[in-house]
Amino acid sequence: MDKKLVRVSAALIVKNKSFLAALRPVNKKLGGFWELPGGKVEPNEDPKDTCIREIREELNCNIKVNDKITVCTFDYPDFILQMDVFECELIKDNYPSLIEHSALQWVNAQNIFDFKWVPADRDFLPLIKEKYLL
Ligand SMILES: Nc1nc2c([nH]c(=O)n2[C@@H]2O[C@H](COP(=O)(O)OP(=O)(O)OP(=O)(O)O)[C@@H](O)[C@H]2O)c(=O)[nH]1
Repeated sequence: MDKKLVRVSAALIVKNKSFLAALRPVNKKLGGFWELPGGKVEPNEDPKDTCIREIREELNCNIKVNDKITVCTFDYPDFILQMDVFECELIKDNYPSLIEHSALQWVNAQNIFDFKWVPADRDFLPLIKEKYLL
């Protein structure tokens, strides 16, 4: 049987040559791995709106969504991920809160490869480092 295609939108929230990473809780799939905040695109939803909605739900803050950085496709054992990654910025006076994740961390060029990233994200981190952190 064909694997299910799961469409996800992820937010690269950039500030001062760093971006925000979130730690998946241990009780979830890929628990203990770091990811970009975001989540599944709902039927008929614009992927940019998914980012805005998910960041409100997960971090209780408002973002502006800018350009799409990349589309990441990854073959997980139980599904195929297709994830749009958008460059985003925090709207003035918005600060991320820890709601659904176990930790949040600003990532920079020095520490980016110290994190245990979810497998799909490892493919595009060098691009992000080059374009946003240097
Ligand atoms: N948000 C996010 N999800 C990612 C990234 N990389 C990656 O492989 N994923 C995968 O894409 C899916 C995102 O959907 P989700 O955030 O609604 O998933 P979840 O497991 O937290 O929620 P669920 O319990 O409702 O399935 C997860 O399977 C997650 O592992 C990433 O950088 N950000």
